[in-house]
Amino acid sequence: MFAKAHLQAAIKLVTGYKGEMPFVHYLKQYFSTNKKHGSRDRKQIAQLCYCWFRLGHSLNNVPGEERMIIALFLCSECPNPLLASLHPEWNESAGLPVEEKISLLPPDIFNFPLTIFPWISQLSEGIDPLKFSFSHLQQPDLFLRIRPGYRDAILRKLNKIGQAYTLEGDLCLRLPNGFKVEDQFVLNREVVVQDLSSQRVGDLIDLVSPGLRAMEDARVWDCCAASGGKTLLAFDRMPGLNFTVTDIRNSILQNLFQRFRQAGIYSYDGFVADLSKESLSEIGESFLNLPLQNLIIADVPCSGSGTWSRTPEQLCFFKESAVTDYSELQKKIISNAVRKLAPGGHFLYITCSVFHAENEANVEFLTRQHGLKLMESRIIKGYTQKADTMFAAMLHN
Ligand SMILES: C[S@@+](CC[C@H](N)C(=O)[O-])C[C@H]1O[C@@H](n2cnc3c(N)ncnc32)[C@H](O)[C@@H]1O
Repeated sequence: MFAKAHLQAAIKLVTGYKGEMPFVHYLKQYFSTNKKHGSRDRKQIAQLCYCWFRLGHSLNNVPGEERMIIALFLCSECPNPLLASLHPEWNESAGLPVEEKISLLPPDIFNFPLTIFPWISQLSEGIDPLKFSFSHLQQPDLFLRIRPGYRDAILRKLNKIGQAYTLEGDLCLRLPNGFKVEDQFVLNREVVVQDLSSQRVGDLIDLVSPGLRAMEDARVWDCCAASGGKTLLAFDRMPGLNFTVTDIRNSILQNLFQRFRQAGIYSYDGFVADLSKESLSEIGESFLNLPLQNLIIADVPCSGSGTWSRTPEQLCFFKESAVTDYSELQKKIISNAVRKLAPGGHFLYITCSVFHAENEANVEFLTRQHGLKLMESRIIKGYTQKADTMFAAMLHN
């Protein structure tokens, strides 16, 4: 009874949503003007909506309610009351692997998985299209990176409160999504919220960190720093180096500076720099005065297509033409950034995209156009790990 009403509310929401804002905000607005839904209702309605988006471009011609129940079935990891109410015959099979669940669907629903993510032909090398498509059916886990010196205390705390966790390597914690980080830990000082794949970018930093640490006065510039996830990662591996952070807007940098204070980092430079500008003088005086750098981290703005299991509405609303726009913007940014690379310096190119045009094509651009040499590049396959998928390449000149 309730389930049916939730189904109808969810259908109304997903059909009314046109991709104008992140769906999480759209939902918030809806619930704040529709107070009749209690917290359990809200959860179930949200769950149904997200399942709907997780099917991406599949089954678009299946009637709404049927499509949403199929989506709920395929996205459910175990039996649950919502599915029990909406389609009891499927509920006991909810925990089966997705391939087996598909075989239980009506026979006319065939070959849909490849259209969850319809841009298969544009994927970076080495990404398994089917596994990648299926990965969108589930929300990735929450990951924390334990900061140096806090490992024992953090694990003691988790054990004390009886919180289940998995350690991925030495310092990466996998936790369930509902875990309230700030209730347990001092955020940014003891732990940072950082996806597993983002943490694995650290493996590429490790290729060059011994050389940088051995150098007198080594300089590191994070040229698209955002909230500083990669800078903090690099800082924790190489404290004591000269760090510079830049981004396109002052408000972004102010948040970053606050995060650095929380992390106990006070010694660094930071300024606004729009690296898409045609002429160097337009980027600004601070950029012109920036000394040559031994490591440049370019975690460029991108389609974010490796993170869409967290924001599955993007599967439905992403415009293919944006891939070319991002690729062009990325070329401008890296072309300007590379001018500040010291002789023998290293350039770390990162995206959370799965598109060849944003990944390998831009590495090729850096080698062909700017004469850099590729040390190593990799797709960090979060899609097999309930994590984001990323691309990272270390180059040098
Ligand atoms: C993928 S995010 C960086 C994430 C960050 N490195 C981290 O680990 O948290 C890309 C950043 O590039 C910035 N950006 C976008 N356009 C830019 C431009 N023209 N010049 C410099 N930065 C830009 C965005 O504001 C955004 O903060």
